[in-house]
Formats: sequence, structure tokens, C-alpha cells
Amino acid sequence: MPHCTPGMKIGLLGGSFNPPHMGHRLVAEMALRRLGLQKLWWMVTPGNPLKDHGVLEPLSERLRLSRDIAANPRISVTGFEAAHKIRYSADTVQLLKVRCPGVKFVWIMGADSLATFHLWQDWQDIFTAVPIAIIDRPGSTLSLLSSPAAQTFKKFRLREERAASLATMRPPAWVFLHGPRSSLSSSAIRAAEKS
Ligand SMILES: Nc1ncnc2c1ncn2[C@@H]1O[C@H](COP(=O)(O)OP(=O)(O)OP(=O)(O)O)[C@@H](O)[C@H]1O
Ligand SMILES: O=C(O)c1ccc[n+]([C@@H]2O[C@H](COP(=O)([O-])O)[C@@H](O)[C@H]2O)c1
Repeated sequence: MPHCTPGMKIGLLGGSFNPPHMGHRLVAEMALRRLGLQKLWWMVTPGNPLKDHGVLEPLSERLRLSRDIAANPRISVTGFEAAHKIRYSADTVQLLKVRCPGVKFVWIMGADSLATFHLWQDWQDIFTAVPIAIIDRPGSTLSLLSSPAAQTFKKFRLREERAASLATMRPPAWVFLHGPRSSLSSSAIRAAEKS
């Protein structure tokens, strides 16, 4: 697990990164800047519980490629979930709250993840454990209005211009960030490599 000290504001960007791409870096850098974070942990998962693992490259390879793409001293690429045998993000968040007391974590994800967030294990516990920032993504902007998770926690949404205060807010609190968007996706890259 990367280093942390009480009071730090740290973003958590979990993903399969199969493979990582510049869209991930755009998301990471936008989160660092707009949320006023000191660090962002790029957490390469041993395997998304909702995805087919048949096409998943080994963790070591996804970590190596992620370090090449992230290329930013404020971004720490880590595979600690595998070392702790964690499958679910709710467990990641709980572990971090115990291991890193006083750290202000923010969960970061793309708008496509918001659309299916209500299918994640103990998803409401994630909302009540840490503030959440959602980054707009082509094709998924409407998840802001339509997703069951956004609907359930509607009254806890922060106005975008207040994003810099999200990390210090008591959860539930979430923000949807618009800005420069990337239409890159790992699945499109995999499909292009196959053809
Ligand atoms: N272009 C993008 N714009 C915004 N968010 C993105 C983008 N690409 C990935 N993300 C977000 O980054 C996180 C990790 O994404 P992931 O590793 O699954 O990549 P992906 O491109 O979505 O992969 P796939 O196409 O296989 O589903 C998720 O929260 C996802 O929503
Ligand atoms: O905890 C869950 O139930 C859960 C369900 C789907 C995805 N996740 C996590 O969400 C992050 C993004 O996954 P992915 O495959 O869309 O990049 C990654 O950290 C996954 O472990 C977690």
C-alpha cells in the first residue's frame, strides 16, 4: 500500500486497466486538479467481480503498463488489493479507513461506473464511507440523472463549483465533474488489437 499520513487528501481510482490508456490518465489528472488532492492511488484490481476474467491480462503486466501511462509523481500505481485478497471495493474502502486514519479519501470513477454502481457489493456502504467524484464519459453522461445510485443519493450531490471542498466533506457527498472528455476505452483497444 502506498504511503499516507493523516490529513492528506488522496483519490482512489480503481480499475481493471486492461489495458490502461490516456483516458485513465485524463481522469486521474482531472481528479487531482479539480478536487485539490495531494495524491491519487491508481489501484489495479485483481479482477472486477462483475466482469469476465477470461480476457484479463496478468496483474503484473497491467501494473507495468499503468506505471508507463500514469507517469506522474503524484500518481501511485498499486496492486495492494490482490495482496490483501480483496475482491470488493467496499472492503478496500473499509481496509483503508482502518489502515490510514485521518486520511481524506475520495472514491473516483467514470460515469459508466455510476450507471451500474447499484450492482456493486454493499454499494451504499461506499457512499456512506467516503466522498465520491464521478468523471463524465462519452456515452454515459445521462447516468447522472438515470442511475439508481444517483437517484438514491440525489440530495447529497455537491454543486460542481464546490468540488474542491469534496474531500473534507462528511459522506455521503458526491460530485459529477464535466470537462475535457476522452472516448478511449480498454475494450475498444482490445478489439482493435484483435482485428
Ligand atoms: N475515457 C474515460 N473517461 C472517463 N472515465 C473513464 C474512461 N476510461 C475509463 N474510465 C474510468 O476509469 C475506471 C477504470 O476503467 P477500466 O479500467 O474499466 O477502463 P475501461 O476503458 O472502462 O475498460 P472497458 O472498456 O474494458 O470496460 C472506471 O471508473 C472507468 O469508468
Ligand atoms: O465491489 C464491487 O462489487 C465492484 C463491482 C464492479 C467494479 N468494482 C471495482 O470498480 C473498479 C473499476 O472496475 P473496472 O473493471 O470497470 O475498471 C475496480 O476497482 C473494480 O474492482 C467493484
